[in-house]
Amino acid sequence: MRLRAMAKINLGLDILGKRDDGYHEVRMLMQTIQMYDLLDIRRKSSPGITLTTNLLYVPSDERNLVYKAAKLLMDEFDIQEGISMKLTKSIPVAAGMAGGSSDAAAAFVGVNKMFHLGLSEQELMERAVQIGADVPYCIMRGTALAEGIGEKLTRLPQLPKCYILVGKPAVNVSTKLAYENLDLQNMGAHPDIDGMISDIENGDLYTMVSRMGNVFEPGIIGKYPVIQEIKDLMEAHGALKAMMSGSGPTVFGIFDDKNKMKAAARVLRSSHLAKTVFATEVFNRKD
Ligand SMILES: C[C@](O)(CO)[C@H](O)COP(=O)(O)OP(=O)(O)OC[C@H]1O[C@@H](n2ccc(N)nc2=O)[C@H](O)[C@@H]1O
Ligand SMILES: Nc1ncnc2c1ncn2[C@@H]1O[C@H](COP(=O)(O)OP(=O)(O)OP(=O)(O)O)[C@@H](O)[C@H]1O
Repeated sequence: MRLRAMAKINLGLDILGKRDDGYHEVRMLMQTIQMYDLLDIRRKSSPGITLTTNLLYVPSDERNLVYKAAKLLMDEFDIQEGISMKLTKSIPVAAGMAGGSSDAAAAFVGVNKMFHLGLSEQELMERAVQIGADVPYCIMRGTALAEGIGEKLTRLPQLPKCYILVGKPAVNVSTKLAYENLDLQNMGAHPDIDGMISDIENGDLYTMVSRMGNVFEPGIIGKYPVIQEIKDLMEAHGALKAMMSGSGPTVFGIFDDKNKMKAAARVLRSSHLAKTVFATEVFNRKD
């Protein structure tokens, strides 16, 4: 069984406050893009879970979110058979694109199917939050509003056709540290999430981009100015808007024209500001 684990970008990211358990209340607009890891799952004769990955620096033991997700379901349903999984990563790691979360989502969907557990998407999403705040959304996919710690999801209409240029500089950001270092009193401008939702409902991409924002940006860009350089390059080369995704450091640019995006991708590649440059488009549930 082969599954695609799709990457996400945050079109808008606002943080409302900190909860007693240390997690933050968020209001985010989530969008899946056509960039994915591949997860192959096979039954094996001996019990237990084995995992291999194509990247040496990604753990392939019980620390991997894929492993954790598969184990959670297999323990709950007391599955005695074993599985072997092969994870082929293309989504940059520790990049703000929910790579690990999406891999875990694929494991939930795959194990549910393989062993005919009969869990609905909603039932999978309820379990998924134990693995990570973004995992329920990665099961849902498409365009959505995420509230709570990211697990309270409301589906939105799909975005008007647009193209997404991804640029990840050669730095990694820990999500945990990004939240810990957030200065809740000095976050900069809050994005107009409600305005963005109306724009999406009206199919108005141009007004939507004018309201975009990510409250993580000032803090993370202060540490890694290369993020601002990538944003500026994308906007100077035709992006309607370029913004950091999640807790960074990946920058994405939104384009209304594929050729303009491709031209910007060429300039970005030759600038050497980004280690990974990927030209793609949004992914909708119907794709
Ligand atoms: C930054 C985003 O990627 C935006 O989509 C997400 O909010 C992060 O979601 P995630 O990586 O699935 O997060 P988790 O793996 O659950 O948590 C990693 C760490 O981030 C912090 N965290 C995460 C989500 C949240 N709403 N508040 C938090 O404070 C917690 O300190 C936690 O220890
Ligand atoms: N399947 C996985 N893929 C990548 N990293 C994983 C995976 N499982 C566990 N990890 C660990 O999690 C860390 C962060 O990985 P990940 O790529 O999911 O971060 P991220 O892009 O910041 O995700 P998010 O946007 O959800 O915050 C890595 O440094 C790695 O050690």
